[in-house]
This record gives sequence, structure tokens and C-alpha cells, in this order.
Amino acid sequence: MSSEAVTRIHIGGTAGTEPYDVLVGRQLLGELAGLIGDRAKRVAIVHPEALAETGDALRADLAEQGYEAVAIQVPNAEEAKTAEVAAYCWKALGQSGFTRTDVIVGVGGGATTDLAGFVAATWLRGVRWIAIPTTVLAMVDAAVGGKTGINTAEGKNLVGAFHPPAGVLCDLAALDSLPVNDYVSGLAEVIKAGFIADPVILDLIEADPQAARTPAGPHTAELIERSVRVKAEVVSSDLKESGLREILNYGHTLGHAIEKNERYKWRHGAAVSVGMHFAAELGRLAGRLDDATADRHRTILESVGLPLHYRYDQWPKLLETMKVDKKSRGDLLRFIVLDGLAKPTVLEGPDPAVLLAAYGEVGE
Ligand SMILES: NC(=O)c1ccc[n+]([C@@H]2O[C@H](COP(=O)([O-])OP(=O)(O)OC[C@H]3O[C@@H](n4cnc5c(N)ncnc54)[C@H](O)[C@@H]3O)[C@@H](O)[C@H]2O)c1
Ligand SMILES: O=C(O)C(=O)C[C@@H](O)[C@H](O)[C@H](O)COP(=O)(O)O
Ligand SMILES: [Zn+2]
Repeated sequence: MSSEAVTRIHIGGTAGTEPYDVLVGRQLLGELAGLIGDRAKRVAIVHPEALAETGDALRADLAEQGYEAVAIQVPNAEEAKTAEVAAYCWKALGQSGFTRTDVIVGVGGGATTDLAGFVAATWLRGVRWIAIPTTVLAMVDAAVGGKTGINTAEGKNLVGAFHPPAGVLCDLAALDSLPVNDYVSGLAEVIKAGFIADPVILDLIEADPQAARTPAGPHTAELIERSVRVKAEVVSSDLKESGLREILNYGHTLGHAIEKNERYKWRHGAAVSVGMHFAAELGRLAGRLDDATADRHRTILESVGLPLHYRYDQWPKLLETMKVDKKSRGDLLRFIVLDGLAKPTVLEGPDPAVLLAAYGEVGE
């Protein structure tokens, strides 16, 4: 797979939604006007503070092409995923006379694309939107699949909608300006895709974990493409998470509880890394997962610099939060665990003693 070629990954339309493509490559902005289409008069570019220049350059470019283009700057990271910031975006759309044929473009990391997609889902009960993800995590996961949303004080992504984009442009050049911690955070979702479906991803990272930490690594494009393909296959058959899609939540039950406990100051990928370590120990202690695959979680996550541990004394609070995870049904706690490499399954109502023992491996 060449890092210079443009790869097109198709996402099938399900549940009455339109199909779309995820493009991975470089210099993809020429594709944007075609995705916006000629029915749109106005385009709103939602971007984080960190990408102020990119947002303004896009606005100027689209204005030159004849659109009424407005840039909406939102805070960096999770601070953008709030009801207040969504209301700020609605106000900007209202003031620019945004109609049902107009288009929102979300440019940024997963927090920005989650917000932009949510604003698109809710404005006039749904307008088209396009994702231009600029982090590893947003390229491989957040911008693909149509889950959009915001956080509340009570939990992660508690308010949202399934609203797929009209297209996703993953321009690898964007990754050059990403701080290393944010780059590595995205590797958690890449590694997740490896454990649940595509172990070649794990082999590529293990071959040179240091190289995997930078966009200049030899396998960057392949790691991103393979991870997108895993997500594409799942969301093409189960957009609304009625079954199969739950496997994409591997490591997220504890991960989301940690994010809430840290008031959303931790990066999502870091929390998911600890969550995958926990899920591996849970799988092992529940008699599902072999020791070698469970141990492999520790070694690969640690090798790229992702965290494995969290505060032991926080367990009671984390457990309370996990009880209202979106996968829970009534009082039944449900976790994604592995029956083996690339064999994800659901573990329902685990024995509380097993849960505590698994956390015993994670807590410090
Ligand atoms: N919708 C989904 O299916 C889905 C899937 C996975 C994760 N998510 C969500 O994605 C979010 C995490 O996304 P993330 O890891 O991309 O973090 P992020 O969006 O918080 O971005 C991390 C930081 O990098 C900055 N940034 C983004 N692109 C940059 C670039 N190219 N150069 C320099 N700085 C840049 C951002 O402004 C931010 O400060 C979480 O809210 C998570 O819940 C959603
Ligand atoms: O796309 C999905 O489905 C996922 O679960 C992917 C996750 O990586 C992502 O963090 C997602 O936002 C979690 O969804 P949630 O429904 O648990 O909030
Ligand atoms: Zn995630």
C-alpha cells in the first residue's frame, strides 16, 4: 500500500441513510466542492482553536468558489463537546440563514467532528455534513460511522444522534502538526481495531513501536486504512448499534468512566487504553481469553507509550458510572471481551468479584 496513493473505502448506507466514501491520502481538498454539491449556497466550517488558520484558509477557498462560507471556531478537545458550544454553533447557523440544502464541514479531531456532526444532525432536524478529520483517532474512528454527540456532566456522549457524513477526507498531511501525545492517543483505537478484527495491525505496530508513534513511520497509511476498513465493515451492516457495532466499544466501558471521572481532561485514547487493559484482564479472569493474548495488550499498549493503569481507590465511582453505560440493559452490566484474538463477544452480568479482581490488575 503506497502512502501517496488515494484509497477510497466505501461505507454502505443502512437504516435509510446514504452510502459514502472515506478517502485516505494527501491533497484531498479538491474533493470537497464535489461533496458539498451545487444545491448548497452556504457552508459552515466548524474547527477548533488549534486549527484557526486551516479553518480560515478553507473559508477563503470556499468563498472564492462562490459559497457564502462562515468559519465557526470552537474550543479545543472535549471543551467543544458541550450543550453550550452546540448552542453557539446553532446561533451562528441561524445568523447566517442556514437552510436545509446548506452544508456543515467539521475539520479537526474527534471532539470537533462529533460536535459538528451533532450540530448537523440537530439543525433543522438534519442537514448534510462532511468530515475532514485531522487526528489519527478521528480518521480511523470518530469521523466514520455517523455517531455524533456531546458529553454531559453525567457521562460521555450521553446526548447525540446517528447522522452519517456525506463524505470523509483523511488528509495524512494534517498529522504532521499533531502533538505526539495526541498522535499516540489515536493509536489506542488503531490497536482496538487490531484486537477485535485485524491482527495484522498489531504485527505492524509490534515490528517497530517507535516508528508507529509518528506520522513519518513506514506503516502510517496502512495502519489508518486497515483501521478504517474494520470500522467500515461494522457500521455498514449495523449503523444504529443493534448488535455487531457494540464490538467497537471494546475498552470503552471503563474508558468512558475514567473520562467522566477526570472531567474530560484525559484524552479519549488514553482512557480507552486503560479500558482495554481492563477488558483483557476481565476476559482472562472470566475464562474466555488466553494468557498470551491478554498479555499482548499490556506489551503493545505500553510499547507505544499508552497508559495501562488508573487510581485503585476510584473503583466504586467507576463502577457506578459503568452501570449507566449505553450497553447496559436495566441493571445488567455488559462488556465487550475477547474469546480469542479477533473474536469479540459480549460478557453479560459478570460476577462482581471477577470485576474487582480485573480492576486489581489495572488499579495502582
Ligand atoms: N463518533 C465516534 O464514533 C467516535 C469514535 C472515537 C472517538 N470519538 C470521540 O473523539 C474524541 C477524541 O478525538 P481526538 O483524539 O481526535 O481528540 P481531539 O478532537 O480532542 O483533538 C486533540 C487535540 O488536537 C487538536 N488538533 C486536532 N487536529 C490537529 C492537528 N492536525 N494539528 C494540531 N492540533 C490538532 C485539537 O484541537 C485538540 O486540542 C472524543 O470525544 C471521543 O469520544 C468519537
Ligand atoms: O463507533 C462506535 O460504535 C464506537 O463505539 C467507537 C468508539 O471508539 C467511540 O468512542 C464511540 O464514540 C463510543 O460510542 P458510545 O456510544 O459508547 O458513546
Ligand atoms: Zn473510542
